[in-house]
Amino acid sequence: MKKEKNILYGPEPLYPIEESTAGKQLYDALLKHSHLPEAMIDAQTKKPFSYRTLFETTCRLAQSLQKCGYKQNDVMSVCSENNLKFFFPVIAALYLGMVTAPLNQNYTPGELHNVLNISKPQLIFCSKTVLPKILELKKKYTFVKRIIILDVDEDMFGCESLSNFILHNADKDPKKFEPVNFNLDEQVAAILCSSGTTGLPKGVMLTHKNFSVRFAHVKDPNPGTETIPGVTVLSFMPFFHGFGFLSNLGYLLMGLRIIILKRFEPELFLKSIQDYEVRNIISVPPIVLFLSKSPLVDKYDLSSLKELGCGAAPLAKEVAEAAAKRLNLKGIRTGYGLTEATLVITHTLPNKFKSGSSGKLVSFMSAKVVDVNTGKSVGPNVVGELCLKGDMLMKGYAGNIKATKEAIDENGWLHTGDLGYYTEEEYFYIVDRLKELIKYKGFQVAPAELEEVLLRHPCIRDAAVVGVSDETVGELPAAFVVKQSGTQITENEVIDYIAGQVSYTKYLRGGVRFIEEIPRSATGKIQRKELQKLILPKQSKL
Ligand SMILES: Nc1ncnc2c1ncn2[C@@H]1O[C@H](COS(=O)(=O)NC(=O)c2csc(-c3nc4ccc(O)cc4s3)n2)[C@@H](O)[C@H]1O
Repeated sequence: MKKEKNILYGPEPLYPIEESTAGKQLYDALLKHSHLPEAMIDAQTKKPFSYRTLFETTCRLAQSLQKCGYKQNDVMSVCSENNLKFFFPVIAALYLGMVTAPLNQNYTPGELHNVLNISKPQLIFCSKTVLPKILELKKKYTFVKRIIILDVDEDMFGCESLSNFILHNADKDPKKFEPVNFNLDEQVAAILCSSGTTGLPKGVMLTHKNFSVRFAHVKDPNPGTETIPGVTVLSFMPFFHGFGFLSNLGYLLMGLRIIILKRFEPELFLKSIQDYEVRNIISVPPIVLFLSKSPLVDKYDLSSLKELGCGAAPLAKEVAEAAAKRLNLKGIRTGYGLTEATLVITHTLPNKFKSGSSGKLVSFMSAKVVDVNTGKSVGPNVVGELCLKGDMLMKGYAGNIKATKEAIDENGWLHTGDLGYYTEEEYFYIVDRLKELIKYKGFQVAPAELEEVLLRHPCIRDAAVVGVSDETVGELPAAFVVKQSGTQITENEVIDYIAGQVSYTKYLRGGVRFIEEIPRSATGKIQRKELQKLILPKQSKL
């Protein structure tokens, strides 16, 4: 293939992109793994289910959905906390070419209004916990015709339980079911919420082709994680988000034993690693920070952990190094991903750690960095906007052609809105989100850079930096600081500390505010808009 200047290409793949649907690939994998006794175990209830149960139940659920008239392109939603049954309807839908639009169970009615009007599901699978909220929604959104409850045996409030829906509709023999065939490139598999860090979340349409590329990565130890069936991983990222959604489908494809947590609970997290001898975890920066600093870690034997991945937000290199040292790991496998490009796009290769880097490009993808002013591609070690191209790019934003065209240009390049650079060796470094840069007198100040410096201070447990608008200079960098327990540090000490570490344009002229917790999204992203609401105008400190 002719290689263009300043364009980077992923490595030769170890496995090709399968030309079968994601549903067919999962069907074959679950059948192949059906001898494995444990597919998923709920860490709280200790309840497991086997690959045979998963295979047979998803086939019978697909038969039931067909019997009730559901077909290709019909949209269904799953709204639940992380739940053993979450992926049953997801996999059945993939068999049939139905579209899954997972819903964040914590969304407020206003947030649900936005996402429901994007995907318009006619069927919602929900947990008992969120059933009251979904029943309310059904009254308002008349396109929702049926609710099925995932995790109860008996029907409730006129809604069938999953087990009864299958009992009343499925064929007795699951082996009579065969996944439907359809065009991979065209068929939407899922509509996932974008990061929403700038504006309302949008509905990212990912196709069976996108999933198939990810599945090719999963089989390869370099971009993937574990490839040996039966190996134990821990899964606590939210299943409704691309990160948790696709990571778990990849785990199931490989026949792994998946220990699930409803949410991150420090003691249960650590106890589960110890008791189930977890080998691999993919996490986010707040969890790596916890592992690097919390005294709780010393109470548990975490020696089974051989790999810790981290992504979805910037990870300070000192935090990564401290966590790796404490866990006796050679390094943290950092990755950079975005929902608009299915999952992880650059990834640290096993045992090839580059401090501060998010690793190298995955197969089947191309990347370039463009000058934010001219749009022209730049060479190594020059910061610009990261652009991506290839088979992992979303089909588009559901119902939003304008936003799609703004994101993906006429040459098929996705403009990520992320600032970064790559080295001669093609290692990528993510600087920050373009739209989150603080502009002080026209100088760009990356919040992630100051946050990294703040996290190096022994009295600081967590930190976030935002811009405070100022009519004369544009914006002033301001810090929110969570003190390390049992330590004292004053606002002026923080300001002086930063002033001793960075150039003058990056000084904390917007001041320092001490806070109990940094607000973060489900994937560990700092909710900067929430912090900005807390800022009352202060006199400039310098
Ligand atoms: N490594 C990183 N460093 C700094 N910023 C990072 C980042 N990854 C995502 N981001 C930010 O999140 C934005 C995207 O947000 S998003 O749409 O919610 N999607 C995500 O954040 C997202 C979707 S999948 C995914 C990852 N999957 C992984 C699997 C294994 C592993 O080791 C690492 C990762 S990261 N991240 C990006 O545009 C960028 O701004």
